[in-house]
Amino acid sequence: MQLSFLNENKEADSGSVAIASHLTPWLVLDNSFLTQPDAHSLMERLIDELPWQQPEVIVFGQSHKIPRLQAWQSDPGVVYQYSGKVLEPEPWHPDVLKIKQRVEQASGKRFNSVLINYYRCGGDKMGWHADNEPELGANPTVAAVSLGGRRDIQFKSKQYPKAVNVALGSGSLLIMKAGMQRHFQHQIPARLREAQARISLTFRHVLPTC
Ligand SMILES: O=C(O)CCC(=O)C(=O)O
Ligand SMILES: [Fe+2]
Repeated sequence: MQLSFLNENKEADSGSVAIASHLTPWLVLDNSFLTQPDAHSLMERLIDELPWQQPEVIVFGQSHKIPRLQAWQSDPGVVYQYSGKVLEPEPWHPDVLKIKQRVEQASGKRFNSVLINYYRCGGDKMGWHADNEPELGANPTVAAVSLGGRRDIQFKSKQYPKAVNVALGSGSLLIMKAGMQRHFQHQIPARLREAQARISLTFRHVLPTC
């Protein structure tokens, strides 16, 4: 089946909505980056076809499985540690590669890897963090495409410690621009009344380690 996103070429800021003013220098949100049918069929395909993993992380000395599933795809030889784990790279899924090319057009940045997060239900989540691993360089751009159930991403900083929500609907593209990861942390909080599954594709550029 051909997906229509293969032929689309839209501006990054079309379909954008208001974002809290202290966040606007750091974020671009396009709510209609993918059409709803394309987002839906891509999600179904990724759920079926990706080798999902649920690695364990150590929190306060105890080992826990992460509260979501994930997959990591990259150009050959790209090594990335996330939450202290070296991620096992998979080759690009052909549809993900096409999305990457569109995200590159929209953002003007190049990406060599993607962390794909699968929140199976509202209880799946990701805690406060910044995507500031040394291998992303000093000022990384991270771009996230959302599929499926609408979930909030929250941001906070030393200067703005109260968490601010940005809603991420299916087919949206959120670009966290250079500097964001130095100033703000973000999380995907649990939403226990939200039953719908969600996938995010978070594109990154990992620098060579030596
Ligand atoms: O699920 C999201 O939209 C964001 C995920 C995230 O913060 C990450 O992968 O680092
Ligand atoms: Fe993140």
